[in-house]
Amino acid sequence: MGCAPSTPDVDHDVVAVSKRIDKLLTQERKQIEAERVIKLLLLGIGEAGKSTILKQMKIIYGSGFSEDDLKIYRSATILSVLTCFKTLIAAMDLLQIPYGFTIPTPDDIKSFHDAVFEDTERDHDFLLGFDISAGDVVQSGMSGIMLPAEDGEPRPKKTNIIARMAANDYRLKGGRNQTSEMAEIARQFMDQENHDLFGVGNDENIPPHKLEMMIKLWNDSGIRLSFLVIVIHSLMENLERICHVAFTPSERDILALRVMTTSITETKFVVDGTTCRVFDVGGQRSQRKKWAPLFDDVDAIIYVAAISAYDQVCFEARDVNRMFEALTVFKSIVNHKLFEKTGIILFLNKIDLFREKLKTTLVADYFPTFRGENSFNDAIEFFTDSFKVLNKNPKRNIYIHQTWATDTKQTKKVLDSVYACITELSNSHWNISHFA
Ligand SMILES: Nc1nc2c(ncn2[C@@H]2O[C@H](COP(=O)(O)OP(=O)(O)OP(=O)(O)O)[C@@H](O)[C@H]2O)c(=O)[nH]1
Ligand SMILES: [Mg+2]
Repeated sequence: MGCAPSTPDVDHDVVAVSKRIDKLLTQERKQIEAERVIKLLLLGIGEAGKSTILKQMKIIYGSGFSEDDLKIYRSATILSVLTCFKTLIAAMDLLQIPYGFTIPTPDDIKSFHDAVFEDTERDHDFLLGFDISAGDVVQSGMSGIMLPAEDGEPRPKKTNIIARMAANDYRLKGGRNQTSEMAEIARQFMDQENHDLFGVGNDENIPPHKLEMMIKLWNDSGIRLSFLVIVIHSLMENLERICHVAFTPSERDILALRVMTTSITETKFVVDGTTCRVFDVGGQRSQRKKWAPLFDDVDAIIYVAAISAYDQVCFEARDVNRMFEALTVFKSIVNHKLFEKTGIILFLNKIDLFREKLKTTLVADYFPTFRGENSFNDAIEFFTDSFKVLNKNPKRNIYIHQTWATDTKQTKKVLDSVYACITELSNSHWNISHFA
């Protein structure tokens, strides 16, 4: 009798071992899948909307804002309101609007007109009365409100009767040396602000006497007019709510808040079992020097460009058009050798502002090669093509989306499709490298 094992037993063992190996492999594969990490960079020039997109990711895929986040955003919102006031007070002198100035009655306009003007064709719309063209304004870094550039002070247009009346009144009242109660309050406010180095702490409120000054200033008719000329900003309209002791910023407040990014942040989200490491960087020129160390092993880049900025200059370089700067930076990113296999997604952001701006500002005034109608479709096509032609790699597909980053519903739709696209891209890449 031999002692060789019987054939059926051998088969049984082999099958069992094989099953165990299969199970282990499946477990290992699942574990690797669970640990899959996508590295995503948010790039773009200053004020493009990168941090706003990151905030939306926190709202949509994360657990929203922590108690600590809310405290910091609260102080930053209050600081923005204070900056708005400083800007408004400065604008009163730049625009030559005296404190207490109200839109004059038709009779007043007529008598001023008869005394000053010889011809009859005059512009009576106060808001059109200043030479604040988009070319000579910059956006204030802290508050997102419009400030005149140093070399392009807005002056009342000679043809605008109400703006001229304001300037006349301003001079009669003493110009920068006005002595009215409101002018005095404005001076005190500026003095205090200039001496306050540290802003409002996380658990602090604006001192009551300062709040009283701000409310008085905000109720001044002259200040309101200068607000109408320079500012389209919801912060000031919410002044009393924001300065209330119990104020906690809402998601909307936080999305509208402008805080320039000066350090690189990394935030992790798990979307459909895949961990996404999202890096947000500062986009202004001095901040871009910090980008390079992030460039290794990047799965995807979301390049954010504020398409509404076609008539604006860079905050840090007032002789450079923002859109031109966005295109230049995009060109160096899309053709960078480290990003040959990186998925590039382009967000043409601030589409809401773009739509509004097209109603009053001609694209051709800033981009003479634009030959279309000044319509949304023609303009968006022109800028989409302007970005696309910068890509020198014919095999690369650039995924382009029109975005409104302050709107959560719209952004969720876009981000869901972006995540699906990034996962697909990295799947093909990942399958090749891990299971080939
Ligand atoms: N109306 C409107 N405002 C937007 C949109 N996207 C961003 N903003 C506003 O634009 C301002 C600048 O946005 P940020 O997200 O801080 O810009 P950023 O690209 O991070 O800027 P840096 O940190 O300087 O590089 C903020 O006040 C945002 O609320 C948009 O689609 N529409
Ligand atoms: Mg930022």
